[in-house]
Amino acid sequence: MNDKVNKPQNRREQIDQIVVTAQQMREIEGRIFKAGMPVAALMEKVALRIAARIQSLYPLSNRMKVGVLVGPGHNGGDALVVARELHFQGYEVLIYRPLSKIKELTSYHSDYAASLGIPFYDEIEPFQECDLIIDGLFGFGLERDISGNIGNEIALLNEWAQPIISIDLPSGIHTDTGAVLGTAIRATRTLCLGLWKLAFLQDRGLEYIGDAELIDFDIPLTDIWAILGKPVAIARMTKAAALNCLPLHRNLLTHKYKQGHLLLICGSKRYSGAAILSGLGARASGVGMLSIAIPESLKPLLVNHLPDALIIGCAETPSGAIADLPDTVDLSNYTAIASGPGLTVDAKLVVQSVFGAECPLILDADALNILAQLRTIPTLLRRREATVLTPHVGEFKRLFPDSAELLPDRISAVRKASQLSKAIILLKGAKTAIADAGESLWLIPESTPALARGGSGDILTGLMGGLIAQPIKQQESLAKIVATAAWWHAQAGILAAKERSELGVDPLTLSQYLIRVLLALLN
Ligand SMILES: NC(=O)C1=CN([C@@H]2O[C@H](COP(=O)(O)OP(=O)(O)OC[C@H]3O[C@@H](n4cnc5c(N)ncnc54)[C@H](O)[C@@H]3O)[C@@H](O)[C@H]2O)[C@H](O)CC1
Ligand SMILES: [K+]
Repeated sequence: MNDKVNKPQNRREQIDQIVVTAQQMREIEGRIFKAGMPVAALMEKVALRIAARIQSLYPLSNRMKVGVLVGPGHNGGDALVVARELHFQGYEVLIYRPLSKIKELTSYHSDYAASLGIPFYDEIEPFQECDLIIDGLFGFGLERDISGNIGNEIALLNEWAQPIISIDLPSGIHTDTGAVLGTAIRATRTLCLGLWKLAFLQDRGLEYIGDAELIDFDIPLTDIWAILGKPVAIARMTKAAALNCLPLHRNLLTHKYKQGHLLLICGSKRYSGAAILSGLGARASGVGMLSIAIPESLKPLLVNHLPDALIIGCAETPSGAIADLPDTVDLSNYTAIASGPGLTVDAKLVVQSVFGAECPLILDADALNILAQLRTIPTLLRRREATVLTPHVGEFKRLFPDSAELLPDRISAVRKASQLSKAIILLKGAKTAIADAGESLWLIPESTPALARGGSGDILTGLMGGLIAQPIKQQESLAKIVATAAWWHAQAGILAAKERSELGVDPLTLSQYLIRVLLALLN
C-alpha cells in the first residue's frame, strides 16, 4: 500500500477536500460493510467519537442535563449510544423518542438505554430545562418533509435558547441540496460524520448547520475513490489544496518578467475607486508586472495609489469610461488580462477588443454585464484560451438565464453554465462555487459576511488576475488556481473580521490582510 496515501496528515488532508451526496455515502459505507465491518460495530465506533467530542465541548459540570433526540434510523442509533455514554459519565440524560417504529439496531440501543433507567419521553416539553440538546432525529436517510408532531416539536426547540449539537446533519436538512424539508433543527454545531455532505457547501443549509466540523471514522481512501473516482467531481478548497497554488516560494534566480504580467482594464470617471482596489488586489498577488488600463483622466490618481504599476491612460467616452485601448498596447505582452471593475457598460468596445486575447481572460462586474448584452455562450465558445467569469447571482442570471433556473441549487446551476460555455465560472455566495467544464467543481467552505460589501469583489478580481498571470506549478488546473484566489480572499476576510469585527473589513483593509494570510501559512 502506498504509505504516502495513508500517511495520517495526507489522509486527513485528502478527506477534508472530499464532498459526498447521501447516495455516495451509502455506497461507500456499503463497501465497508461488505468488507466485513459489522454495522453495529461501525455505529459504536462513530458514536463513541461523537460522545467524546461532545464531552470535550461540554465538560460535565454540576449535574448537566442533556436532552437526546432519537429518530427512527441509525442517526437515532448514534444518538442512543451517545446518550448511554453520557449517562455513564454522570450527565443527567433524557431521551425524546417521538416514533415507535424504529430500525432494529436502533431498537436494541433504545431497549438498553431504557434498561439503564434513562427516562424516555414522546413530547418535547420536559427538555426545556436541558442545558444541551443532542439531535439524532434524522441524518442522511431523511427522505421527505418532516411533518406532524415532530415538525411542531422542532419548531418549539428552535425557539429555546439552549445549544443544540446535530449528529451528521441538522435534522430536516436535505443531505445534498441543504434545503429545509418541512422544518429543520437550527443547530449550534453540527458534527458531520466521516465525509462532508454536500449540504455543508450549499448556501441554504448555512443558518441551520451552525459551526461545522468533521468527525473522521477512518474510512479507507480506497473505498472513497472506488465510488467517487479521481479526480473527484466536487472538492472543498482547503489550506492544503491552496498551498500548491499560492506564490509562497520564489525561484532565487527569478526576476520581475518571470513572475507574470497582468493587464487590468478597469475604472471610469464614475467608479475610479474600483480601479485602485483591483490594482491593490493584483499587487497583493505577487505578480511580477502589473499594467492598469484606465481612462486618461484617472492616470494621476492611479499613479498616486499604485506607483509600482504601469498605468496606461486610455481615450474616454463622453461619460468618462474607457473608449478603447491605445494602439501601443499589444495583448500578447500579458500572461493574463482581467477586466471589469468600475468599467460601466459604456466600455463595450474595449471589453470586446480583448476577447481575442491569447491568454487567460478574467471578466467581472461590468465586463460581465457587457458580455450579457452580447450573445454570451457563442462569444465565449469562440475564445481559444481560458475565460474566467466571476459573477454574483444577479450577474449569473443575466449571463445564463437557462442555467439560472436550477438555482437555488447553485452547484448544478454553475456546473451547467460552465459546461455550456466552456468557461470557468466562479459563482459568488456564502459558499462560492467554481466550475470548470471538464474538471472538479471547487467549493469554498468558509467565508464571512464581512466580505459582502462593495469593493471586496474588485480586490478579488485583481488578486485572481495576478495569481493566474504567474507561472504557478504547471500541474495545477486553472480552476484550482481560481479557487485558490477565492479561498485566499475569504481567509483574508475571516482574519480581518476576527481582528477588526465584521464591520471593520473595508476593501483597503482586506487587501492588507491578504499578505497576512500568506505569513500565517508560512509560519
Ligand atoms: N449507514 C451507516 O453505516 C452509518 C450510519 N450512521 C448514521 O446513520 C445515519 C443514516 O442512517 P439511516 O437509518 O439511513 O437514516 P436516518 O437515521 O437519517 O433516518 C431516517 C429514517 O427515518 C425515515 N424517514 C426518512 N424521512 C422521514 C420523515 N420525513 N419522517 C419520518 N421518518 C422519516 C427513513 O425511513 C429512515 O429509516 C447517518 O446520518 C449517521 O448518523 C453512522 O453514524 C455511521 C455508520
Ligand atoms: K441529526
